[in-house]
Order: sequence, then structure tokens, then C-alpha cells
Amino acid sequence: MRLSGRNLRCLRGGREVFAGLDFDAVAGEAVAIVGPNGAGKTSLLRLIADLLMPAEGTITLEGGDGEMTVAEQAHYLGHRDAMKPALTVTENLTFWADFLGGPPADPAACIAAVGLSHAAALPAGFLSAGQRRRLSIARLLTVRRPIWLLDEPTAALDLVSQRVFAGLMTDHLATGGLIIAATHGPLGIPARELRIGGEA
Ligand SMILES: Nc1ncnc2c1ncn2[C@@H]1O[C@H](COP(=O)(O)OP(=O)(O)OP(=O)(O)O)[C@@H](O)[C@H]1O
Repeated sequence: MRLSGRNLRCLRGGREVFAGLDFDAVAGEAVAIVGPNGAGKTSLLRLIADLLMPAEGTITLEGGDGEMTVAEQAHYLGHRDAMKPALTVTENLTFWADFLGGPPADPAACIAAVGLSHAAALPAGFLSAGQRRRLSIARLLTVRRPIWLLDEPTAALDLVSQRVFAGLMTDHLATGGLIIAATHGPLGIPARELRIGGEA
């Protein structure tokens, strides 16, 4: 599988954020998008996730499911954790599994994988920032999608959780997945750098 972008141009609010941007990511590989604040790291992830339209350029996927869009084969984990605060941790995951479609993994196993079993019955609104992020990471595991698009995924994670997450990313890559992550810090796994907008 190869995900590629060619000659991408991105406009936000009528202003050019970047132009002429190329990228490639292949199965088994992590790409870290780095660059200063406002360079367009989140915007690039949103272009790939089909949440924004490029002003120019193309995004193509070779070796994926030809009947599905890139977005349908991707998980997008934004820097704001998307969850329903009144639903419990387990109910949030069940909701996401239904919403995303496809054969769901066991919610209890996904919750255990991110170390949240003790909070499974708690409303998500009661979770700390790091626990919310761990619940978002559990969403990546509920339904298998080969492309992970991650915006500052390690923000709010303590060192133990960062190591757990690194293990989950390594497993994902080892099973043919690919990861593109916007990050200001180390991702915790080997990653090829895609720098946009010059030095941070
Ligand atoms: N909805 C919007 N309308 C207008 N401009 C926007 C909008 N969203 C983002 N921008 C602008 O687009 C530019 C790129 O933003 P983006 O969030 O992609 O940058 P980033 O590299 O992820 O930044 P950071 O490192 O601070 O997270 C910024 O100048 C931002 O102000």
C-alpha cells in the first residue's frame, strides 16, 4: 500500500498555507509531519482525511481497497478528542464501532489495551486529559483501518502511556498499516520526517 500526495496546495480562509507539497507513505512506515505553528500540519492531515479540499493537487492510494475512499480506509485522530461526555468509556467505543462500520473488536480488549479498564463504566466527561486521549487511541483499535492519521497523538500522555501507544503503533505497522502523524515532539517510534514550513 502506498499513500501519496502530489503538488498539494492548501488554502485556509482564502490564505495560502502551503503549495507544491509532495508526500509518500508506504505500508509499514510512519511519517512524522513536523514544522512550526501554523505551517499546515493539521491542514495536511485534514486534506488526507477528506475533511478539507485541496486547492490543487491529488491524493492517491495504491494497493488499498479500490471500492473505498482514502477516508473510509483511515482513522483520523484530531487533537480535540471526539467523544460523548455523557456516555461511558465502553459506550463511547461501541458508538464509534457502529459509526465506523466493519467488524468491531471487543470493546473491553480495546479499553484494556490503553489501560482504561478501571474507568470502563465512567462517563467519558469525567476522564482526565490523558485518559481522554487514551480513549481516543482505543478508537483506533475498535475497527481495523490501515491508515492512521494522528494529530499530536502523544499530547497529554504520561511516559507509561506514551510507551503503550508506541507499542500499539508498532503493532499497527507490523500488520501492514501506515501512520502519518503531525507532531512537535518525538513520536516514540522510528518515523520518516516530512518537514513543512521550514524550521520550527
Ligand atoms: N478554519 C480556518 N479558517 C481560516 N484559517 C485557518 C482555519 N484553520 C486553520 N487556519 C489557518 O491555517 C494555517 C495552518 O493551520 P494548521 O492548524 O494546519 O497549522 P499547524 O501546522 O497544524 O499548527 P500547530 O503546530 O500550531 O498545530 C494557520 O495559519 C491557521 O491560522
